[in-house]
Amino acid sequence: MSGDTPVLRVQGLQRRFGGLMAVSDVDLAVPAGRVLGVIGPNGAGKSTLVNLISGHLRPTAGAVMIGDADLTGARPWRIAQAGVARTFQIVKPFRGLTVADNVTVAVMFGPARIRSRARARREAEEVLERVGLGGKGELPPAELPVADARRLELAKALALRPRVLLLDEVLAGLRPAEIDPALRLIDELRGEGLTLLVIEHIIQAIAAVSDEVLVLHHGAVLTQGPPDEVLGDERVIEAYLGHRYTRKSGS
Ligand SMILES: Nc1ncnc2c1ncn2[C@@H]1O[C@H](COP(=O)(O)OP(=O)(O)OP(=O)(O)O)[C@@H](O)[C@H]1O
Repeated sequence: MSGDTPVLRVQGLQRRFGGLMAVSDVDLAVPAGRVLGVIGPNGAGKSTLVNLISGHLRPTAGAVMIGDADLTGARPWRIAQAGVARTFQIVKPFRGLTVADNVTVAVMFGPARIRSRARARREAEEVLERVGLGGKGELPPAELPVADARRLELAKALALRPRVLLLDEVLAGLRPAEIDPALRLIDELRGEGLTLLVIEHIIQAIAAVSDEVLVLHHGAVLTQGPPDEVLGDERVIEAYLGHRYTRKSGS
């Protein structure tokens, strides 16, 4: 991905939990309108990496840059103000609000600061339609099945009108037929110039949407490069895939 100025840049990023190095000396750079897929076995440090970028965890060492701004160790709201939005693996809607109100609040109090409730509501409805939750705005989030709860997470993140979007397993729980529209949406967002970091266990999905794939293993970068190259790498197969990945067989 070299050649373009990165919108998201991480240098020497490290996070220790007691004696455990959860993220160790990670470097990455994602230019505008590109998708970096992040894969790795359970416990490899993927969510910790996202938490460090979004400010939900402070790094032990290293730097997080958004454009020209050094946001290392900044609070989550400041990082959101800089245009970074994220989803959480464990969904966190406001339980007392409807689905549409959850997204409206994000529009009104996010960096866009749209103060007109009516306008914010319209924008929320557009976002809900976009993620496949059209017509479900009046439901309480607790009534949503898992896949829809993840769509709501994505809607709340998009409502912040981010320039960097961090997706932590948004495809988990989707049925096979629901995965393609979700991938198309990621591709659309990419086409609109959004910079994305996508954590995903579904290898076909990662291969389909990513410009580059980064493999984390025991907190460190095992390898990084174009999807076909990375997914065919013997070390990745051994550490993570357990078998040879081929697009054709979909294995
Ligand atoms: N707050 C914490 N305190 C202590 N250890 C933690 C904390 N958060 C994560 N860890 C540990 O750090 C390591 C990396 O965890 P992380 O959740 O980032 O992995 P992951 O790659 O996202 O895994 P998964 O695919 O299962 O979500 C794990 O060993 C985990 O137990």
